[in-house]
Amino acid sequence: MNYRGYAGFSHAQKDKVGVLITNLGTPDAPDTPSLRRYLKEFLSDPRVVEVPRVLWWLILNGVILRIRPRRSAAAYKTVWTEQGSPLMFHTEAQAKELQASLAKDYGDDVVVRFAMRYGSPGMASVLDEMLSSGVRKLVLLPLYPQYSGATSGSTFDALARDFLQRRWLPDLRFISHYHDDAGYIDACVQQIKAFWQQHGRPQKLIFSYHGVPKNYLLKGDPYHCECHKTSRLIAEQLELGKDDYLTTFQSRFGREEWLQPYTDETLKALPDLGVKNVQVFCPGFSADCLETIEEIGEENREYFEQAGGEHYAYIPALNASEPHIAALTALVKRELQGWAIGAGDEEREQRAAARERNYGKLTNQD
Ligand SMILES: C=CC1=C(C)c2cc3[nH]c(cc4nc(cc5[nH]c(cc1n2)c(C)c5CCC(=O)O)C(CCC(=O)O)=C4C)c(C)c3C=C
Ligand SMILES: [Fe+2]
Ligand SMILES: [Fe+2]
Repeated sequence: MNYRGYAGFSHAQKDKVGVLITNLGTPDAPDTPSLRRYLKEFLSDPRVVEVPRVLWWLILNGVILRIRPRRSAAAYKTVWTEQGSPLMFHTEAQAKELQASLAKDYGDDVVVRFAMRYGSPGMASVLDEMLSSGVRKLVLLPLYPQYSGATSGSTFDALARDFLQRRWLPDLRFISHYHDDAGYIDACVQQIKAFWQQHGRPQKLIFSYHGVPKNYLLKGDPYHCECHKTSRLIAEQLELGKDDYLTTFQSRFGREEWLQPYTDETLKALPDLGVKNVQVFCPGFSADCLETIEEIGEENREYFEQAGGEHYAYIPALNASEPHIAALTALVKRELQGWAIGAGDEEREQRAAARERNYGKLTNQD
């Protein structure tokens, strides 16, 4: 086995702490070939679709990848901007702001990078750049507040797969979830309150999360419970009563049952129950993307209005807002505790020079 090392390593290289934030990934362009590539990688992940491999290969290649790329490309075109995919530019901004925020305490001892689980920039190439430039301690922070095997679990898989081929592994911390973190809850609360100041309060606030097959819950995935806990904690801070909010699940895929209640069915039913004024917030999406801008902002608005709803609003995701970056900064700083950062730089430089001078000699190395 040829394990990969770091070419050009020098003892004088300064040890760094790396923070790798990740999100799901997005196509390179809103066109059919890019969507086919992206969906093929994403939907081939057994963590995402738990169907026996041979059967799934046939369905994916024989049916889904023939139909869905064109349909999804049309949807992506409606959200694409001059800066590209929203998921990409928000994640990039989050990395930049988190870097600036951590630099206040750690200077250039801590480097922040972002990668995507599927598509580019891929985790392997970003990890390579980080580790080659001296990152010896790594914090992996997938930007999924609620843990699911399909998302956070799969992100860890990608890291582990990369590490299997490496010679020199860094110390590692993995932030697998932060659904009940006080800073994250506070960022959600601030986002909602700021929206209310401009637009007023709704009759009902809907917390809509990306769904997963119900079977994942039955097999022990904590995602469903974590979503409900996030909703409850936000609602408590906003002093909402039991009837003032709902937790629903969106973005169903395929024919099997997913977590219920479904967001679209709920929005179609609410006007008949006398609820004509709703706002939707998506706590599980750390950045706006196709699923929030198009599905919640457009498609579900139509369902609600066609069913007799009168006021519908989507409250934007946390994106690179100041409270969100403050929450992520606090999360990372908590993980960094116990790691000596930037300690003994001068001494290290002197010893490093001596070590390289004395390599192989009959003398103790220090
Ligand atoms: C097929 C099964 C899918 C599972 C399970 C799933 C879980 C899941 N996804 C997110 C977050 C995002 N998903 C996004 C897009 C998206 N998701 C699926 C399918 C599953 N997701 C598809 C096929 C797509 C692509 C779009 C489409 O063709 O409809 C996105 C948006 C990406 C973007 O580029 O904007 C996000 C974010 C979570 C959090 C989750 C489970 C908890
Ligand atoms: Fe998804
Ligand atoms: Fe539950």
